[in-house]
Amino acid sequence: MIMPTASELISHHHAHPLDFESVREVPDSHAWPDLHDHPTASAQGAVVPVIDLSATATNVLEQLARACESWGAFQVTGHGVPPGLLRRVEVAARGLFALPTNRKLEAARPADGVSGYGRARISCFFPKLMWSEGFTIAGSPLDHARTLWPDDDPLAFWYVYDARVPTPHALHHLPRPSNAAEKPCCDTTCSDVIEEYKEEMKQLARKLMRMMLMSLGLTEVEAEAEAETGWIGPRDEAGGMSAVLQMNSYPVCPDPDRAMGMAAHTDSTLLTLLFQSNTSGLQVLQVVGDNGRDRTARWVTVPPMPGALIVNVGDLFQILSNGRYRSVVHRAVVNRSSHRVSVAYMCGPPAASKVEPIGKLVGPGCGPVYRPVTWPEYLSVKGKLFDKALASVMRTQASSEHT
Ligand SMILES: O=C(O)CCC(=O)C(=O)O
Ligand SMILES: [Fe+2]
Repeated sequence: MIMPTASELISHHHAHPLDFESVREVPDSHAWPDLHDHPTASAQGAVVPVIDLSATATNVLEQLARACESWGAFQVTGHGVPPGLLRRVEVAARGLFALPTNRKLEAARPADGVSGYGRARISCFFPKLMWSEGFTIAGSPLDHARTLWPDDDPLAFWYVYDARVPTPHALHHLPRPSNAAEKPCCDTTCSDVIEEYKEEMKQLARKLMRMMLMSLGLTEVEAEAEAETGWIGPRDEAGGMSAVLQMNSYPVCPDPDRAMGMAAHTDSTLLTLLFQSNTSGLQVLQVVGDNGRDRTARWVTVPPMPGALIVNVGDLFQILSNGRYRSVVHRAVVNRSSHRVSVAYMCGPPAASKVEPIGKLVGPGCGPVYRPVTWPEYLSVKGKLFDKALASVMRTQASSEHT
């Protein structure tokens, strides 16, 4: 069989924008003219709230309400996710991105697919390319590896990215499992780490969803009922919340003032749990004054905090909260000296669940602002309208008066 060359794969999939390692200058295709659309706040300025979730913390619901209303984002500590797992997931992500380009391109995300390797999915909305690459993993990482590399022994691929053996070269030196169904000999595989990480994130996302609903004024029982009828589904049913793991890589950049790691967007999720390791890059847009047409905003850097995770309110939570909590506009900038990776757990309801404003938050003077949508419906709208998607699922005044 004749294998396609890297450049054939690149032109076929349009997946890999650039061989970042080898370029000495930011090419025109990646040079953004408007990185300074809003000023960037100084480090001494406003700080995205940090909320301690541990049992001893007080006023957590009030803190959550304030953070979600004024920022749409916050960092959490005391969340219970072991720091060792965060380190291992970072090593796993770095191992994947260290694969040779050819190997990554074999896993290129198909034009109509969710999973795989490639540019940020929002790339199609911007005239310039971003200084990043990503792996998107929906479902089980092992099934994912099997689909992406069907001719390979997927276990061999995944277990190479053991925390102790992070380089792709190790592939050829490690003993392969004799039977693909057998567990590899190493005690932790990349696939295991991702599976374990997703499980931890799922528990934390559920806890945060409940707390955020309670911070909106729902009782514990009401928050639980919401969970069962809406975003988790009945307790005894398989499935529950769905999630996608998005691993992002931002290589070092020779001219960070002209390149964009990930352009401004909101997440199309209920909420996103983001691990940004120890390299700064995430910025959230803080709206400072919003009186009519006089709307000023600034970019605020979210500083890395050891062991902390960032929570972004997503578009679907904005719908659920009837607009009280706003999804946060955010972006990632790049730098000259450290290769940054981030891992986003993008969490939404089961595919068949309709997300709509919670009954208790809708009243006589305040009808439902949004119409019900499923996650797949919303993603399809977002894929066409991008930053106009939320506005397009708003009810007209006439329709909200009749419901
Ligand atoms: O890398 C980051 O800090 C942001 C990533 C992000 O916004 C995303 O994956 O949606
Ligand atoms: Fe995002």
